[in-house]
Parts: sequence; C-alpha cells; structure tokens
Amino acid sequence: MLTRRVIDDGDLLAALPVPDDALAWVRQGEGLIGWGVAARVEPTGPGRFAEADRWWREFTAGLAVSDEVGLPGTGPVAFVSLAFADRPGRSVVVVPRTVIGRQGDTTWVTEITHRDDRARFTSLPQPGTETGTVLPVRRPSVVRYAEGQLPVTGYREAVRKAVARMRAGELDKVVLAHDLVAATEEPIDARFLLRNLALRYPSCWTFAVDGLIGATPELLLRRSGPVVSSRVLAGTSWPRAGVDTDQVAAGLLASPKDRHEHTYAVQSLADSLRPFCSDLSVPEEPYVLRLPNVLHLASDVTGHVAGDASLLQLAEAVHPTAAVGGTPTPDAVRLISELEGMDRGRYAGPVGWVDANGDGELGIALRCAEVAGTSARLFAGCGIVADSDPDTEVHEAAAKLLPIRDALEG
Ligand SMILES: C=C(O[C@H]1C=CC=C(C(=O)O)[C@@H]1O)C(=O)O
Repeated sequence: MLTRRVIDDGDLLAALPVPDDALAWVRQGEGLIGWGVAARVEPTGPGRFAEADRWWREFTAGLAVSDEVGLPGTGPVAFVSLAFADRPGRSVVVVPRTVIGRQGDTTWVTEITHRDDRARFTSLPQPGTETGTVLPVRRPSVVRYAEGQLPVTGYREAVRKAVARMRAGELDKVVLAHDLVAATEEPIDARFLLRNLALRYPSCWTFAVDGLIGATPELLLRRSGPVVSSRVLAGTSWPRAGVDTDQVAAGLLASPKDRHEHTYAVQSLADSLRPFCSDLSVPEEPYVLRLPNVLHLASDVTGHVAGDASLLQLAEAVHPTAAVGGTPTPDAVRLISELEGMDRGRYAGPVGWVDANGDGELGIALRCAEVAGTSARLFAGCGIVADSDPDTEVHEAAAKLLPIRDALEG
C-alpha cells in the first residue's frame, strides 16, 4: 500500500471514475473519495462496532504501508456505514483500492497495489487524460415517488402516539422517522447525487458508502490523535415565505420545545463520551446552524481522549445519541421499533471513515437515501417531545427530505 502526494487542486468528487462503488466523505472541497474494493466486511448485530474495529485492526496489521504524507486519512483507510439498530443490523466496512484525499493544500493518492501493479497517478484522474478515465455522469430522466414502509399518514399517527406516551411520563424524547421510495428509469449514478449535494450543502459532509448517499450536517465524532470533537444538532425550524430568516433563527433559539430537544441530545453525547476523556468542553448555549432547507440548534463539543480508544470504540459508546434515538436511550430505541415498525437500515447510523491509527470522522447518516439500481429509499426523522405537534413534525420531516429529493431531481 502506497500513499503519495500529488499536485492537484481539482474537484475531488469529479475524480470518481464510475457510477457504482462510489465512496465519499467530502466537505468544502476537503475529505476523501475512493473506489474499487480491496476488502470488505459486513458486521451485524449488537457487536457490529466491535467486529468492525477488530477486523480493521487485523486487516491493517497485515499491510506493508509506505506513507509519504502522514496525515489523518493517509495510509490505509476504510469507509464505514453502520446500521442504526442492533437488529437486523447489516453494516458495511469497505477498503477501497484507490483513495484520493485532500486536507488544506495537500492532496494525496493511496493505492492498494498487488506486486505487479504500479501506482498510476501523478495527478487526479480527469476525463480524457492519460491518468484515468472518468465515465460521464448520468442524470435521471424521470423520478417517481411512492410510499415507503412508513407512509406520511402512518408517521403522523406514530408521532401522535409518541406524544401521548411522553405525556403519560414513559420517556422524555424519541426521534421518529419515516421513509419515501423514489424510482428512476435508468440506474441512479451516485456521482450525480454527490455533486448536487456538495454544491448546495457545502457546510455538510457529503457521503457515499455502499449505496448510502447523503449530505449530513451532523458530526457524530471526529478523532484526530487525542482530540475528539462532535457537532450535535437537535431542534429545527425552516425558512417560510415572507418571514425573515433572522426571525426564524431567533424563534428557534427562543423555543422551549426545541431547547429541550437539543439539551437531551447534547447530554446524551456528553454523558457517554466523558468517561473516555481527560477533559470535555460542552457549550452552555447552542447556536443556530443555517442550511438552505432548515435551521438547527447546534453545539460543538470538544475534548481530549484519555486512553487509546479508537474512533469506532468511541462511536459504539455514544451511538445512538438523542439526536436520532431519544431519552432514556433504551426506552426510546424500543419505542422507535414499536412505532416506526420499519427497518431504518443504515439511516441514522454512523457513516464516514477510519484510518489505521484509529483516527477518522463519523457523521450521523441523515439527509440521505439508500440507493440500489433504479430505486432509492429516502429517510427523514424528527425529535419528538411531550409538546410536539404531529402536523408540524410532518412538515419538518418534509423539509429534511428536500436535499436528497432535489439532488435526485437535479
Ligand atoms: C433525525 C434527523 O435529524 C436530527 C438532526 C437534527 C435535528 C433533528 C430535529 O430537530 O429533530 C433531528 O434530531 C433527520 O434529519 O432525519
């Protein structure tokens, strides 16, 4: 395995050569893309985090690595996408044959080579160059939508039931989601979605791992040496015609319901991360993160890891935060399964990359779709507390579906 520096400042996503197998974790032009499969594993069940971590340690221990760059994300890298729930819990860890990464002014290529291969790239592969061939990106001609496993009517009903259970004192918060199915005539080109998402949501992490494609604003955890950080989001509003966005932001900050939702999410992350840290800094007040489709209450948490826990081990401890689970977590996870009655798959699970030092970045897989051939299953969810209104939550979920719908439709 060889990592070497290349001279290039071209668009990372434009270097993905083929519609399938696209792997990506890109934000504001930086990050990683990959393609080809050098190795892959599908951990399952409650032990999926530990299984992924063990497999990755064993895989990297057996590699001969030459890394002339030495940054997080250079050398061996695996793209990871883990199931939300313990069951059925199909997760994916993929080691690409080729990775291109960028941090600041540094761009690198990592290739897993067989003895008779040569590292081929001196610059990023671009269409029509000798270094690589990029097949043209296909746009879907028609997109048709159909109900998913939990249609909107069922979702409204699930929210209503959850509110009743919370008013009865059973739990404090639960995050309920629903799905929507899109069908196209030709197979969906992952690169079309990725480019549209990255263009419109540059402050989000645009990702693709084994067909799960999206742009998430929420960072579950980043580990870079001893430093660990997280961007916790919960509490949402959205732009309305005739209402100034500053006013929407002020309303969100002043909303007790949204502040409660947010506090539960921050507390869940901080409480489960703190035992691994020598220090953890948790802001007292959230700020408002503005995206084109929604505004969120946001808190950036940072700390120092005391021991040698890898990113996957830390992620196991904090997942699911109350941004996608609820409070208390075990009750919320049970209620999600009871009221949604659908398999979330990898939606709302950790997604991102890890390197051989246990560093990496894992987002929460939101604003995304599970793409397979000519079909895509889109997901969106909302935090529900005792004073949530079912109709408002239906609107909020629709606003959260916009990025991936718009990306599909072009
Ligand atoms: C569960 C989702 O969003 C979470 C992240 C930010 C804000 C949320 C909210 O306000 O409900 C959710 O907790 C989703 O987008 O599917």
